Amino acid sequence: MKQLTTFRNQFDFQSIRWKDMIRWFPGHMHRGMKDLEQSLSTVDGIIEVHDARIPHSGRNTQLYQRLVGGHKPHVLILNKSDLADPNYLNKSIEYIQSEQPNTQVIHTSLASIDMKEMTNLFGRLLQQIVESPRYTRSSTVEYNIVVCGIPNVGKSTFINKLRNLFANKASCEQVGASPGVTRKMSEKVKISNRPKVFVRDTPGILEPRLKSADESFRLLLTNSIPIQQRELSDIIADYGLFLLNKYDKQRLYMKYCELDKPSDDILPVLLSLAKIKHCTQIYRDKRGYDLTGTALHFINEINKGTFGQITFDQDILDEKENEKLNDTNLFKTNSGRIKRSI
Ligand SMILES: Nc1nc2c(ncn2[C@@H]2O[C@H](COP(=O)(O)OP(=O)(O)OP(=O)(O)O)[C@@H](O)[C@H]2O)c(=O)[nH]1
Repeated sequence: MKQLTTFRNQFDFQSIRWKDMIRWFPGHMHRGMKDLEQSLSTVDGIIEVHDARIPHSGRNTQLYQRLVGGHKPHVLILNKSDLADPNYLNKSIEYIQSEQPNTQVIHTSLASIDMKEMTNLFGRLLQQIVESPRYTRSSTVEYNIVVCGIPNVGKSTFINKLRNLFANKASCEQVGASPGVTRKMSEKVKISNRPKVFVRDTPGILEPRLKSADESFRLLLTNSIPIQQRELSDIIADYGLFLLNKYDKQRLYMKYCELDKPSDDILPVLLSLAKIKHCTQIYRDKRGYDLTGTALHFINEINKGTFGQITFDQDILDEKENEKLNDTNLFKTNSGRIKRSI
């Protein structure tokens, strides 16, 4: 008889004290937020970069409320679209614009963007900023843009692409696979002459308090919060497996980990992977499999897209879409015509 595999509907956060485990709001973030606020009077536009796989999780609402406040032109780049589910890219834009109607949202993959696409992208961003009223800064002829967002979403990559494109300069912002590479607000960098446009990079800033366990784990999984305690890595890998089973119907991880059936338990997955990768360590004079290292490897592969393009916030986007459908309160009459209920 064919064995059925049942999958978890919910991840069990109860057995882990995730709030104690994940506290990450280093001093440079607090300082970064202050610097940003202080520079606001000279800023003409805010470009926020976020990870397209988590259009809801980790969006720093303080950034929006305290910086944009409905007055400054605000463009949101949903980056790393190469890793997100293509079916959810437009849904993500709709979701964000329903919450922040004045924000222009664009999705892209800055890692693989070509010169032409980058020129188009920058043209669209600039148009939004140039066409907006400048109030106190109407007399100046230069435009100052700040690039902000949470850690590891591609802010420095964006600025480097701009510099390469317009100023013909080599990359200057440090890009890194781990979060928190940029520690302070950069000096302004001229990227275009006509009109004169300057950009400034900022450190990744998270909200001081994370809203839920799911949100925190999605930030850990996408590398926006560093995994400071290695012991946490198998739980995060397990959370990744939970999402892969939920959202990747092809179960691509099975092939990579050489499993003959999907698993809802991370242990057999890690054991198989450790064997394939010869990931071992010596513990109390005995050599055994290094499951912590293997868990980090598994998380890394998720972030390389090895297990497919996955949007981790699908549940939130679907819920919002259902709410919208219910709100319209439509029903069909016998004749098949749609009427609005009273
Ligand atoms: N797959 C993929 N990776 C990307 C993309 N854009 C940037 N990255 C990678 O994401 C990582 C973080 O990029 P950064 O530009 O350093 O991100 P940041 O937001 O400046 O990071 P902080 O300095 O931590 O705030 C790097 O490893 C980049 O190569 C993308 O479109 N797709």
